[in-house]
Amino acid sequence: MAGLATLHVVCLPKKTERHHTYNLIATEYSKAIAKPKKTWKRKVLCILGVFFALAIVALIITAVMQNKPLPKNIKYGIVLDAGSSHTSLYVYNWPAEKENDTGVVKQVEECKVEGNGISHYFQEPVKAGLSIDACVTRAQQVIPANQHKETPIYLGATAGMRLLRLNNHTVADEVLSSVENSLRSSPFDFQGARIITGQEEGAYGWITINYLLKNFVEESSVLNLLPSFRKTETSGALDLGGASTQITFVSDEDIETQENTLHFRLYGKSYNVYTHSYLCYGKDQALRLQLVKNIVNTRNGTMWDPCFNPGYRRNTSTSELYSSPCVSQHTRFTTTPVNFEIKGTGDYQLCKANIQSIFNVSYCPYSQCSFNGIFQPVLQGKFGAFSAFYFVMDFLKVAHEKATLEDVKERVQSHCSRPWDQVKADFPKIKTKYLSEYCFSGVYILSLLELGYGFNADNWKEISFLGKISGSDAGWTLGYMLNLTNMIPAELPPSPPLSHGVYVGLMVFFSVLLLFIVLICWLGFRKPRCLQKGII
Ligand SMILES: O=P(O)(O)OP(=O)(O)OP(=O)(O)OC[C@H]1O[C@@H](n2cnc3c(O)ncnc32)[C@H](O)[C@@H]1O
Ligand SMILES: [Ca+2]
Repeated sequence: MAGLATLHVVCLPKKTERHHTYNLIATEYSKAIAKPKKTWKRKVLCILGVFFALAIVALIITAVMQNKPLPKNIKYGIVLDAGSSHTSLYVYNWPAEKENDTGVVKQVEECKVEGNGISHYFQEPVKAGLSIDACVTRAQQVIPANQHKETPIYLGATAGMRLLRLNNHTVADEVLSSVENSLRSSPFDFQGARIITGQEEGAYGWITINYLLKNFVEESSVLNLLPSFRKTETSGALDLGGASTQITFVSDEDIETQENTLHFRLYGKSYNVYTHSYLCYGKDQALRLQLVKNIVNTRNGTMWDPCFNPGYRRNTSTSELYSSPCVSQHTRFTTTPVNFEIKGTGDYQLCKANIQSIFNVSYCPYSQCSFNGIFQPVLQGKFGAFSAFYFVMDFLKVAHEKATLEDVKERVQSHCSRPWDQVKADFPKIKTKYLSEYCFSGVYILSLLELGYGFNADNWKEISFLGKISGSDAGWTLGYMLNLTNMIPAELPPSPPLSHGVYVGLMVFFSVLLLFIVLICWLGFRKPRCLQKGII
């Protein structure tokens, strides 16, 4: 009782009045201590206050504990991208209980297979299977052993194998059987090895980047309950491989060709998507087409090529050049194999002219075309450009948003004119094949995007060059796995309107607010003792 009584506030008089009132205060104070009145009321109020504070603390603890995310049960999946130039194995993982959410699947490992793509093993198909073994072993180290059996493993082969199949169907099947045998003998759950179509390649690339950019469903937030706040824009996908290139984007226009049309229903929304895959217009096959065009510039065993840096030289042969189905019979300059040396001249304008000659823009059987008589609707929205689009722009240091089309042209032109010895000295660690081709690739990318697809100085800013998105490579593999494991639902799964973080945050905020209001009320309604006693 004495303890409670001593808590009373004593109002001090103003400085000038102090000497008149000191005795009075002393008297009142001693009275207050000596005879506390109505202390039972204050006691009850205080006990209630303590209970109230405890209740709020309990409320916060309950909110945090009860709504705590469950311990994660991690699932794994493996996809091998058997590209024309190389094979990569990707390991993905995701929390099992969230598998229908967007953006939860993450790439945890990329293993690059030593050597060339599987189609290069056409003379010894058995070696194709052996080539991927080291990466499959790597996946066994990354994924916990008790989950190997339930981890699906897929292999998708792209344009290199499409070309091999065009050349020799039987050999292509043998190469596929070889990689299939290798994957079957792994401890993982083998789900198939097949050549995917260009249409699938474009579609899965588009799904991958939009999934990783979280463009399909917005993070749950109170604002998303209002339709005007829901992000609906997707990003188009531009993929430049070694043997084919894909363009895929949502179009509001009528898509005039069935083979270029895709309809998706993802997370409760419908998408009308245009896609096209240009076989032979990947970077390596396009270089081959350029060399074939340039063969007329061969004198005394030397081909002077404007798309290589001055001083660059490399030996090759007509049989090597003509070994692809991309080089049609009638464009063959000679049938007898001839060895010759390529020597670079680094002439941007001549290189551009050579490259532009491989795009036929004079013929279009539809209302509008890209090139080679292929229908393409008007470009729409933003685009993510990956694979060689990114490798090349990143090397030329123009992959950032601020670079204009003019900046890129200047950078490519200046790179092409640099002597090969200087280029080599500046980048000793980059593979000679990649380094020697940046001039050609830069000019080719500009021609493909400008002359081929119709980008210009205005809409260039809509293109983002993407290597990885949130740690996962931009490419078709993730979209492929998401589709085959049914991880993208057609309809939006029911979920609480607020995420765990937002929920706990709001609980804490309102509890503290409530506590604050009660405190203010208590302080406001409580009469200071000095007033009760009429001191001032
Ligand atoms: O899709 P397909 O056509 O089957 O081919 P791919 O899958 O093998 O093609 P990539 O995207 O891996 O590579 C595209 C091209 O970029 C080249 N490339 C790969 N890595 C590179 C790098 O770091 N710098 C420059 N070029 C690179 C590669 O040799 C190819 O010519
Ligand atoms: Ca590829």
